[in-house]
Amino acid sequence: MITVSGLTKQYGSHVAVDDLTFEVAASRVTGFIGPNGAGKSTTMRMMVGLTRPDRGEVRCSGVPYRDLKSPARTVGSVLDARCMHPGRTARNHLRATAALSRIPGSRVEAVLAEVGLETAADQRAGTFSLGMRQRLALAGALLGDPEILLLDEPSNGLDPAGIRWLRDHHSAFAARGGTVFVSSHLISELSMFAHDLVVIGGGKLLAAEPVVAITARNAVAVVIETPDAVRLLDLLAERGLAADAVAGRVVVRGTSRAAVSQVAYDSGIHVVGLTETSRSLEDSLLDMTRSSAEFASAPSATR
Ligand SMILES: Nc1ncnc2c1ncn2[C@@H]1O[C@H](COP(=O)(O)OP(=O)(O)OP(=O)(O)O)[C@@H](O)[C@H]1O
Repeated sequence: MITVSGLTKQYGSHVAVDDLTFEVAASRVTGFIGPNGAGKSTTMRMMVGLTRPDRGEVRCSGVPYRDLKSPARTVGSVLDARCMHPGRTARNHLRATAALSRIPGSRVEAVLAEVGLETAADQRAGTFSLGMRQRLALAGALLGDPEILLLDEPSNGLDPAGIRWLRDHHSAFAARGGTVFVSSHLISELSMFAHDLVVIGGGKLLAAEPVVAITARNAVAVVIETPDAVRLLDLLAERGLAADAVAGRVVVRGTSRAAVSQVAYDSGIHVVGLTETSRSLEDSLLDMTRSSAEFASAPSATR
């Protein structure tokens, strides 16, 4: 589990991370979403002690990162998959990383197998594709058999098969009791396997909740245009259907188009239009982040 409390980081007058408080639960995959410049990388760097917060703190399994006795055994992180010596083979890169954290060399072969790099183990990292470097970086994070995995854009550079493999890996890691905190721009991709989402924009927390809670709020709605809206609202309420009048239309959730149409027909209500809408998770999250200062594309320069 990761606990983030009041985390704040300012660069000059710019507040990059603004009083973030949230929890990342064990046995679940948590997606970390936000537009460019939202503060994701800064937050993740503060989680592993690479950037010092101005205020607030992060606890990993109850302990501040700097106080962990053997950090690599608690938190495995990949914040930049390019961070490896191009002249070293994958196996030697992992051996050196293991030695630095006093992890037995026997783990090297185990993690090479876990990420599917056994056959490329003696190739130099400099010859690797971005996808292979991502796998090697993940192998490095797994060396200490950590409780927590912290990954910044890990699917970057992976092909569709690689992305699926990564998704399955994260899910299996969480199913074994691990905590997975993974940032991504790919909302639809994350929503396929994340249990929870932490959404930030302009450094501020916008949401921290299960994916199902966000999708339920945006469930299918039936929209009816009718001159008899007040009577239709009463009839729907009598049948226990939650309905609202929005911009001169009646909006009903948790039912089907056919059911609403039947209610109107049975009561002789004149229906001018009847549509069914559903918003994707992506739509809802984009709406959430749109108002955050840094999300909107920069306005064109004024001359
Ligand atoms: N070392 C630094 N010095 C000055 N400003 C910084 C520094 N690191 C980050 N920032 C600024 O802090 C804000 C948050 O950046 P950060 O990289 O954390 O965002 P992000 O959500 O990871 O973005 P992206 O998705 O584009 O990687 C940005 O405005 C960025 O320019």
